[in-house]
Amino acid sequence: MDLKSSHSSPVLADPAPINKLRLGVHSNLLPYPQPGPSFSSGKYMAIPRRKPGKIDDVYSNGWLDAMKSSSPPRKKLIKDFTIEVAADDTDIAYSSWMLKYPSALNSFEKISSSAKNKKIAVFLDYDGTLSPIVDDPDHALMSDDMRSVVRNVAKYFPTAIITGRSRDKVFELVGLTELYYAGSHGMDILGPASRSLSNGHPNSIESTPQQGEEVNLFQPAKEFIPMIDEVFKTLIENTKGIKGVKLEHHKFCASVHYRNVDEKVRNVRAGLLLHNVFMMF
Ligand SMILES: O=P(O)(O)OC[C@H]1O[C@H](O[C@H]2O[C@H](CO)[C@@H](O)[C@H](O)[C@H]2O)[C@H](O)[C@@H](O)[C@@H]1O
Repeated sequence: MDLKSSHSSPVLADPAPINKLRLGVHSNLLPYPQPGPSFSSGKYMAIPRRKPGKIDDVYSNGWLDAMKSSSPPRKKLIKDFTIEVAADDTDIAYSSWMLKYPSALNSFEKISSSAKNKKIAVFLDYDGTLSPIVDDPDHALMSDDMRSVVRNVAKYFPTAIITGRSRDKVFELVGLTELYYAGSHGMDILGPASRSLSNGHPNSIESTPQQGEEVNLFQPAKEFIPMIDEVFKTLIENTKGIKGVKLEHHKFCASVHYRNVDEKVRNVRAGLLLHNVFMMF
């Protein structure tokens, strides 16, 4: 493949160090008021809530299976002794997972030949792609080697990180100013001022010279922030007492971590919890 580093990729134009002001932290996203409609926090409360479901629904609608299959199997450790056990089982499980989700690296030729003469943009996930999967999401760190690979890729192609994490958190972890960052599964996108992300969507902010900020922020689901806050409170209430559960509020979405919950408890409670919270909102 012919690589030219002089691509006109829409990289962030502002060489200034990224800080909280630029990247945005919750309501203090920018130093000026955000355009677009504002929504009273009471508005979404008027939506009638549906009744919580039954455990059978969780199994019949396949949510539990979907949650399981979207996570690669992890190695089990006996924590007290820090000994790896069931390594064979883990390897077998991993191989069969790989059969279902084959690596793109094994099809590199095919991919590169079909990309010929096409504009290429690179979209990268963070967890499990740029960083290893670990038990504590706060410890999912990217290596310096990986960081320099991503920095290099961004010299050739417009490169974005799209993640379920919050945008500010993933920037904190990656720290490269030359990328696009799409947090909350794409509901919170930071891009360069030079390129419109939104086609004039009312929930987008594009800087002007007067405002002096070279950012382009697209938050198409801004009106749901109060609802997500409410969902998060409900999750806190509903997970109280489940040992090992960890919650993360990403502004436009929330995560319930059940990785460290005892498997038996998880099978019964995790699916039901999600089902109930979904049904309420
Ligand atoms: O879209 P992604 O970037 O893949 O984000 C999905 C979730 O990633 C993080 O959780 C995952 O990684 C953790 C750290 O390795 C691991 O402990 C957890 O079990 C994984 O689900 C992140 O913490 C979540 O908020 C994201 O939803």
